[in-house]
Amino acid sequence: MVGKRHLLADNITRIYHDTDNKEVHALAQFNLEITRGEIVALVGPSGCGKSTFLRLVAGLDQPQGGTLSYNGEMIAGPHYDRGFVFQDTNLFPWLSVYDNIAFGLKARRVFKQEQAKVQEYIELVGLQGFEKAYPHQISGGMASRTSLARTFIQDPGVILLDEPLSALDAFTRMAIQDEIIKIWQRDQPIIILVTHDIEEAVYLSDRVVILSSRPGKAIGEVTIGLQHPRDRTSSEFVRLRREIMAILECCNINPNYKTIKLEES
Ligand SMILES: Nc1ncnc2c1ncn2[C@@H]1O[C@H](COP(=O)(O)OP(=O)(O)OP(=O)(O)O)[C@@H](O)[C@H]1O
Repeated sequence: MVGKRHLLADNITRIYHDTDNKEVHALAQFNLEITRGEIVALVGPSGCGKSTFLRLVAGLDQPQGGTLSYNGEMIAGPHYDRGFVFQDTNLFPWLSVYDNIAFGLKARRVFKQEQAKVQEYIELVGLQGFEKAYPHQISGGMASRTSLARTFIQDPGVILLDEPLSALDAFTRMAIQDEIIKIWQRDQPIIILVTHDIEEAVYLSDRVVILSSRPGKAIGEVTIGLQHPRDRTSSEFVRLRREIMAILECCNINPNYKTIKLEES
C-alpha cells in the first residue's frame, strides 16, 4: 500500500427514508479528494451527513449516486485497510486491553509474525501496565486509547475517526490528540476526522472541510498550514479557528456550535 493512498469521492449522493418513508437527503453532490498522509476534518451541523460519509468510505453503506474510490478501485465493502474508530469505543468486554489491540492481527492470522507490534502500540498510546485489564476496569481515556491502538496497529491506509474523543474531558482529549499525531506521523495514513470541536479540527488536521446543513455539501475549506506540534494559543491558530467559525456563521449554521461561540466571546 505504501505510496499509493488516494481517496476520491466524486459527486456522492446518499438518500435515506425516514419512518414515514419520506426521503432524507443526507449527502448531495459531495466531492472530496484526499492523498496519502493527509488529515482532513469534516465539520458541519448535526445531521449534515458527516457520519454517513465515513460509513460510505468504510464500505458499510453504498452511495446512490456518484463514485467513491480508494486507490482507483470502487469501494464495495469493508476492508481492514480502512479502519473505523467510533465515539463509543466498541471494545470487546470479554477481552483484555492486550487482546483487544491484538484482535485484528489474530483475525487476519498475522499475529505470530507481528506480535511485537502489540506491545509497541500499547507503549505508543501509554497503556503499559494495563495490558491485562478488561474494558470495565479502565477509564474512558484508556478505552479510547485502546480503541485507537486496535485500529492503528492494522496499519490501514485510511482511518475514519467519528468523534472519537468527544466523550472525554478536555485534558485527556488533548493528550490523546498528541498521541494520534505521534502515530499518524509514523504510519502516514489518510485520516478523516468528524468532529464538532473546531479547536480539535485545527489542532489535528491539514484541511478542514465545512459542510452545509442537510443535504451535506462542502461549502468551504480551510487549509491549516501549521507544523506539529501546534500551539493552540498562537495568533495563527486562533485566526484559523475564527475563519472556520466565520464560514459557519456566514452560512447560518451556528446553532450547533453555541458552546464554541461562547468560548470565543
Ligand atoms: N439508516 C438511516 N436511515 C434513515 N435516516 C438516516 C440513516 N442514517 C442517517 N440518517 C439520516 O441522515 C442524516 C445524516 O445523518 P449523519 O449521521 O450522517 O449526520 P451527521 O452529520 O454525522 O450528524 P451528527 O453530527 O449529529 O452526528 C440525518 O438526518 C439522519 O437522521
